[in-house]
Amino acid sequence: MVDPVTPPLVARHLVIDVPGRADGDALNLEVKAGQVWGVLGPNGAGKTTLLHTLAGLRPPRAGEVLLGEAPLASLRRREVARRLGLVFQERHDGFPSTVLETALIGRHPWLSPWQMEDGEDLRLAEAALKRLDVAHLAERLVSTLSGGERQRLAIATVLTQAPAIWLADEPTNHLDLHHQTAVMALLNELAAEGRSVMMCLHDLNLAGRWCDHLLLLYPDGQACWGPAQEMLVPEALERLYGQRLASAEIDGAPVFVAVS
Ligand SMILES: Nc1ncnc2c1ncn2[C@@H]1O[C@H](COP(=O)(O)OP(=O)(O)OP(=O)(O)O)[C@@H](O)[C@H]1O
Repeated sequence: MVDPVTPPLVARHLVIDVPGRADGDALNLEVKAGQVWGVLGPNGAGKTTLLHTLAGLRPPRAGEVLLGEAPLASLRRREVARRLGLVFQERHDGFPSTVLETALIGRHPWLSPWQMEDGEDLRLAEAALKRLDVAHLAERLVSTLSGGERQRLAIATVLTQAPAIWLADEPTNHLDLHHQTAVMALLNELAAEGRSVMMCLHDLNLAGRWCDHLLLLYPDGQACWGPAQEMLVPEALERLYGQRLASAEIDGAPVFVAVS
């Protein structure tokens, strides 16, 4: 069921600030409840910069980001964190902490400054760890996890945060095929429940199978966006990546293979 009260994430005349690059096309789009957006583009095109700008972590060069009618810049950080979650591409260990303690950080936007997590917070964190198949690692130090286990913990932490809007920077990084599929299924399920998702992807085949909208970011700042089936045009993708592609349809979804 799509929850009609989840406000859209709106980019209005938005120009992201990629150092040394001309402005390119301003983005005018809405990521609505129930939608799953993929952001595609070659290395350095600005995908991470876009996600960080949409999350309010870096200012745009021009234009604005809104949550529904409210400019992101007018909202308090805690309010933003209750409504919007970001799965980062890069993670650095701070204090030594366990997997469960890390997942519980997702509850912080919901607690007052000196309030401790309670049983409900713990229940949410444990359910998220279980959903991401890392519950058996709950007492392990994060520093001992494999790359894929860390990635699943990062997603479990945002699941514990329970935002209506998910921004995910290459959420399938480090994941084996089974866990890639499980994570994409989870993000689709969250959208079907009324949340919205935007994720950066390098895998065209995941984009073709799991995203209903796509944003193509070109290295010169040009951009186009729309329903996935309109964006997954081989010629446009070949221009995007500077790479020849062969394509086919398998199991009802488009599949692309790079060819020399
Ligand atoms: N602080 C900075 N100073 C200078 N250049 C920067 C800075 N931050 C980002 N850039 C540059 O901005 C461009 C866009 O970076 P961004 O990380 O958004 O790209 P991306 O599309 O996510 O790339 P990738 O696919 O490699 O993850 C890159 O060329 C990057 O080197």
